[in-house]
Amino acid sequence: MDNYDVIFIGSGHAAWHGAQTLSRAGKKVALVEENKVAGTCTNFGCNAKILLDGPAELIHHLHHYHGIGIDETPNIIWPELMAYKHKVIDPLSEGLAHMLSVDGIDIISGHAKFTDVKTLMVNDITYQADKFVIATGQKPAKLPIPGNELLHDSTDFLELSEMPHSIVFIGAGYIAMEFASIARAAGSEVTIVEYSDHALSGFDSEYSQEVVRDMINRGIKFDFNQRVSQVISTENNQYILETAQGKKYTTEYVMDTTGRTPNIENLGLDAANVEYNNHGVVVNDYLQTSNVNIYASGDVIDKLIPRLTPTATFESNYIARILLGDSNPIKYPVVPSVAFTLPRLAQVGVTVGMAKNDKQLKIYEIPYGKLMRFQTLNDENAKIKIILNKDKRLVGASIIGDFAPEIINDLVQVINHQYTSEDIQNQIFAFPTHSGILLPMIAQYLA
Ligand SMILES: Cc1cc2nc3c(=O)[nH]c(=O)nc-3n(C[C@H](O)[C@H](O)[C@H](O)COP(=O)(O)OP(=O)(O)OC[C@H]3O[C@@H](n4cnc5c(N)ncnc54)[C@H](O)[C@@H]3O)c2cc1C
Ligand SMILES: NC(=O)c1ccc[n+]([C@@H]2O[C@H](COP(=O)([O-])OP(=O)(O)OC[C@H]3O[C@@H](n4cnc5c(N)ncnc54)[C@H](O)[C@@H]3O)[C@@H](O)[C@H]2O)c1
Repeated sequence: MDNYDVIFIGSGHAAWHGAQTLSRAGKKVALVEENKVAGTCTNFGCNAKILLDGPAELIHHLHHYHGIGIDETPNIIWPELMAYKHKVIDPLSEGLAHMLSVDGIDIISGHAKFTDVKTLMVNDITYQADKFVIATGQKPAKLPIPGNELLHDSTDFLELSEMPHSIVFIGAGYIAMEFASIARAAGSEVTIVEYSDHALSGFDSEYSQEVVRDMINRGIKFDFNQRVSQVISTENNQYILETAQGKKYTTEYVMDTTGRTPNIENLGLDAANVEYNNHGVVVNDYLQTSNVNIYASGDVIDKLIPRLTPTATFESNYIARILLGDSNPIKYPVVPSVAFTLPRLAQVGVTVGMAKNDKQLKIYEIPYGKLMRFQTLNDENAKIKIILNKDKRLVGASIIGDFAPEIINDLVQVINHQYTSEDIQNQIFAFPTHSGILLPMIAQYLA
């Protein structure tokens, strides 16, 4: 039986950052991975998605210049783009595995399962460790409806060798809204069927409605308040979706984008005395489970903060510090969220919805796209809502606009360091740039 100081189950961002720190500090560390090393974000999520989104984003920018300098927009050649995706993304897993082995970390391939409170079994071999970290992430949810075996998930989409002529997305969350934008730009007829009355529920409702309007203008169809009840296949390789409300859609491809569920099945959590529920593994303020020697990190945790790559990385780094002797409970800074739709949505800190119910907080809107058309690639509808507390410090922001993902990171700093107007005015920013213009504008509202 092999013995380690720490074994991580999973090899995504929730695992490998902490594993590296621990190994470099002299600990004997292993990662167990049943799929590709590096996890969802690298292989089947963020990286592949943003690569495939690149040409769609470019075409979106070009559209702003139709009739004022640009005549035709180019077409996406999907098979070429997919070949490029494979060239760039496929080697990343092996690259990370190599980097980890250079650091002295053992990678154990196979499905890990606890057999008791201190033993893990992988491929019939048992391993023990002083501490374990469960970092098994999530997997796509499967709608419990007849015909669900015909539905595709985000991993399938990111492997599509040809773009289907038509796609129906079930759900209007992150994945549907981002992938629908890509699919439409690549020429597919896209419909989004959602059972609530709105898209992207975590974001400012006014701004997410604007994104929906923009997507409708680009030819994407939306149907809200529809619960898909079954999917059947036809003889000519088409699919028919039916909703409980009586609507029918015929399409070439169907995506189930109704959320993700934690990978907690067949992990032996009961044998290990680890408490869990439908939302994931239960942890305390030290990311420790009900078994004091077992921690959990990343998407698999039952948590309220967003399940994102940066939060998984933060938790992994935190656990490494704890295992090296730190004794402080985890303290999350504000977490930015971005929907890579076209246009983009971003938000950080207190939301507009929360601010509307708190008399101490004030919301100001700056239509910066109109004020700086020379700089925003003519994205004239770009806007920001800033939320200030009673001391006139920034506590939250929501942005709609093509450059929202970059701008939001600057605002993370303004919030975390509680910048005053003077703190911003005492700095020199490059010009003409988004932050260089927007930060001084925001400074005018601060104390
Ligand atoms: C399509 C898509 C797009 C996304 N885009 C973004 C984005 O733009 N920005 C962002 O911040 N986040 C994004 N996310 C979310 C992000 O990918 C996750 O938050 C992040 O990957 C979580 O990391 P993790 O290490 O907790 O889990 P994962 O990366 O899922 O890693 C868990 C690993 O554990 C392995 N595993 C599971 N069970 C076992 C077992 N029993 N034994 C051995 N191995 C096991 C899995 O194979 C997997 O490799 C996206 C997600 C998806 C699906
Ligand atoms: N940019 C990013 O950071 C990013 C991108 C992609 C994914 N992610 C991560 O992946 C997670 C999963 O993304 P997702 O888009 O699958 O889930 P989601 O939770 O964002 O959205 C799911 C949507 O499906 C709808 N829905 C649920 N059941 C339905 C039904 N029966 N019929 C019709 N609609 C239904 C929900 O109302 C919701 O709007 C996200 O929560 C996030 O953590 C993040």
